[in-house]
Amino acid sequence: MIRFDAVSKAYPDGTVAVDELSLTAPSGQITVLVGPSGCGKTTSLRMVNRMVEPTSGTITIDDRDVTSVSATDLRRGIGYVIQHAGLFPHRTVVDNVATVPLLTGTGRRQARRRAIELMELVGLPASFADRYPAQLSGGQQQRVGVARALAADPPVMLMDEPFSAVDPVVRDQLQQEFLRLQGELGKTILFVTHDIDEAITLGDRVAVLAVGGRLAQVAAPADLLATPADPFVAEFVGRDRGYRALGFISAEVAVATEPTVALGAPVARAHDVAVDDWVLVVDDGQLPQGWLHLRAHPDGGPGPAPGDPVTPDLLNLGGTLSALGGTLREALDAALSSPSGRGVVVDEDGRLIGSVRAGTVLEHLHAATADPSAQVRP
Ligand SMILES: Nc1ncnc2c1ncn2[C@@H]1O[C@H](COP(=O)(O)OP(=O)(O)OP(=O)(O)O)[C@@H](O)[C@H]1O
Repeated sequence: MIRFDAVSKAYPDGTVAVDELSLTAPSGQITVLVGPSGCGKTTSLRMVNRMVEPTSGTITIDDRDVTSVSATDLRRGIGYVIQHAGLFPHRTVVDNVATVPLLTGTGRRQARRRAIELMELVGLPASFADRYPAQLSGGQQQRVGVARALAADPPVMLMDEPFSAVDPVVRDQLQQEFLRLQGELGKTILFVTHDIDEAITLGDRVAVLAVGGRLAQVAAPADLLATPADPFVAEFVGRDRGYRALGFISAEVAVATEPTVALGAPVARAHDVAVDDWVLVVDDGQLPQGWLHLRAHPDGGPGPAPGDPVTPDLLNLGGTLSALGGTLREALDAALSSPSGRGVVVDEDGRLIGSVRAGTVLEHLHAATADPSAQVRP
């Protein structure tokens, strides 16, 4: 557990970057520090590994004051990941990952073997080992940065905007893989971001800081969305917080049976089962392929003749898929993005279970919000 006890930092020019911060980051969890630019997030993080010394207050890791050990020893037990990964440009990927083990006397062969295992753990092929950082994409460099921070197997990780420099799609991937990794490793993580969506996706707990280094609120993401402590937090979490809170409510919505036709079947068969002229098309394995409309071609022309087979070019792109046991937000999004208005619900292998309409989700919502036990992690 990392604990800040009335920690303040005033820089020599008088700037108060952090003001009487008291906060705990529980062991094995991700605690996110989020807030607008200049609110003291990075300063707070760097006081943990003593890259910045507090003006007053104490920081402990597992009840040990960070100032009671030398900065070098302290940092051996703390992984540190920063934006743009901060890799050594003239060292290969594998040497970057093995930096700390090599410094602490691990033999070269063993350090290299472990580094390659870590690369695989963060989703990098071993064939990248002898490349240089400049030969990797931004997202791949970030993975190297995470692997490097994990190399000394530190119980604590400090992460400062590690995914900010990559595009939104890669960022989403990195976030999901990071959550999977944390599910396996259970590190104590303090994570800095200015992006409230990232904070809500990743945090077990989210601490919102206001400019001047004041802690405005610390809460679980669902509580932050549901009950912001003051107008600043409400404004910061954003306008659609009510909608985003649906991402924390499990969708135990009744799933309706959805009639289907198989790819290759005659269109006439679709006429027998269509609801509002729409039929869901699946492949042999019951994986949804798209929606067939009986009276209109996706290009705008007339619908298919009954004797034609159902072919991929006749299909409208499906909406998002909702996984069984997922959240109300996913279920509602599936319904709203589906051309038929019926959101497709699938099992963990992506096979069709049935469908759900937006109206059903909203009816369910009232009951679910009245029952706090329905709240889940995304
Ligand atoms: N070395 C320094 N000397 C003087 N002021 C500093 C120094 N480092 C940071 N500051 C100031 O302290 C405040 C907090 O800075 P910090 O970098 O911790 O904020 P941040 O929340 O991480 O910001 P950002 O999201 O923009 O990175 C800012 O007003 C900043 O200008």
